Amino acid sequence: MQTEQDFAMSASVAESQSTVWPIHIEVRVAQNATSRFDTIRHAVHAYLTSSLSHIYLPSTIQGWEDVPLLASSIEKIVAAESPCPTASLPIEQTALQIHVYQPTDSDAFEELTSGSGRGEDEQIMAASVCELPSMSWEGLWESLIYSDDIKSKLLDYIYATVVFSDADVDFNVVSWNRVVLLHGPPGTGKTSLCRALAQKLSIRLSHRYSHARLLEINSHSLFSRWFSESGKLVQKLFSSITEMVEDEETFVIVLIDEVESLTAARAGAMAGTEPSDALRVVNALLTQLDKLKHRKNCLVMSTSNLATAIDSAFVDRADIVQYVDLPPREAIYEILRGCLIELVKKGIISDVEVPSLPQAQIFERTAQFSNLSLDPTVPGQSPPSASQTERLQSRERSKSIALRLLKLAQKCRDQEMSGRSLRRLPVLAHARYIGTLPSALPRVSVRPNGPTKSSGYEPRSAGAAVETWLDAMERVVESQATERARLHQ
Ligand SMILES: Nc1ncnc2c1ncn2[C@@H]1O[C@H](COP(=O)(O)OP(=O)(O)OP(=O)(O)O)[C@@H](O)[C@H]1O
Repeated sequence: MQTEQDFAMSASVAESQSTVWPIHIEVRVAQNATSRFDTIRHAVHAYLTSSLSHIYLPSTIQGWEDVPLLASSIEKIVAAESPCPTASLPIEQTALQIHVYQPTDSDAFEELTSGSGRGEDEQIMAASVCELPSMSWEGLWESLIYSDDIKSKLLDYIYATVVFSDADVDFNVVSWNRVVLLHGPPGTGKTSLCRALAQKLSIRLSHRYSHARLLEINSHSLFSRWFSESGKLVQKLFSSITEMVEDEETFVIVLIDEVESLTAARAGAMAGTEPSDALRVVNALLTQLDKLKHRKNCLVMSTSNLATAIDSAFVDRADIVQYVDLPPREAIYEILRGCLIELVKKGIISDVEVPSLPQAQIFERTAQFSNLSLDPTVPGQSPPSASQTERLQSRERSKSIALRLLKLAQKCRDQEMSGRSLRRLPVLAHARYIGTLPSALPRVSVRPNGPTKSSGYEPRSAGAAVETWLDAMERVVESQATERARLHQ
């Protein structure tokens, strides 16, 4: 007999089978491509709907290289995250939203200067501006790993504001400020997340905004050495931003890093302990933010290591105040795995399969029960073939790599390492324990027309074994723990 639970489950399966899910497909066009974006979009749609039975989420789509138009124009096709609860979807249950973009090259940064008000010649570098999407921020979004769903939370917030703006919701009744504040310990990826989100938005909103720009404010430079001028500097900077936002075809993301340095002072000033210049800066900033909130094509993102020091009037303006924590063990595993894959790709570590996190977790769960023997000979049965033995050995090796990497991740977690500290471990491990091995000495590669000019390390034809790398990483983490303990003595 079917229980109520069975009915509920079959109803939800039936529902999920009939639902059509929006899937974002991001198509990166090559720098030298000449085809129109519309033509590429149609060709990608035709390819996906005719060649794929399912789409895996998220995934990099392969196989389009055989279609001449796509091969000549495209560098990468990615099926991005989706609200869909399953990891794969039949193609007929997808509503493909194809975003075609061509990133600008990495040097497309420009400086925004602001006069100090003390003569024509004194210009202060108040912000840097970057055209989006930019090659510099490619892959950044995917490389950032958090335990709670911070990334989709931020994307969903932007989509909600777009929906409300489109519906012309009365701002006097329902209002929002287009300000986001990310706070948390140093090196947890706050600035990177802002840049990655800016890049994502420039791709996802490209059908509405033909241009996008990321403007990074240099908070410290806004304090003029001329007493009382800082408030004016903020105003001047924001009038440049307003000019930029005037162009309704451009989406502008303003990033204020270390926002506490701009907004910390008001409470102190009120208490009579801070110079009034700081008070002017906070007031100028708040006034300018209030003006910007009416612009549909603007988003202000701010970061801080010291949220308690931020003026409460600023915090109150933030629609989202998000704490960004140190990475948990699972996120650390993914970060270290990403580092290892990169080193394998570049030939520093010899080719090896690095298990994904779910695979590693399965190995971990089964480790205590499994008695996988490398010699599975059962009396009375013929011995395993060479290929069976090879498969078993390779599985054993993957398991051992996964378990060691998980253990390493736990050690890093125990030491409360930030993402920044984690990303530098491989270079320290190499410098201390691998680079010194005789086989890792720099060498000059010889090509048919003589030695190349290269003076640095060349990727070794057979990189270090992954086990050597794991040894080195474990030793580095150990030595970091000792150093930290000394620091806190
Ligand atoms: N959760 C994470 N996942 C992946 N990489 C991370 C993570 N956190 C930090 N990183 C890496 O650490 C480095 C530093 O990140 P970032 O400068 O964005 O941190 P931050 O929080 O802004 O630091 P600070 O507060 O000191 O300015 C970057 O290379 C980033 O990729």
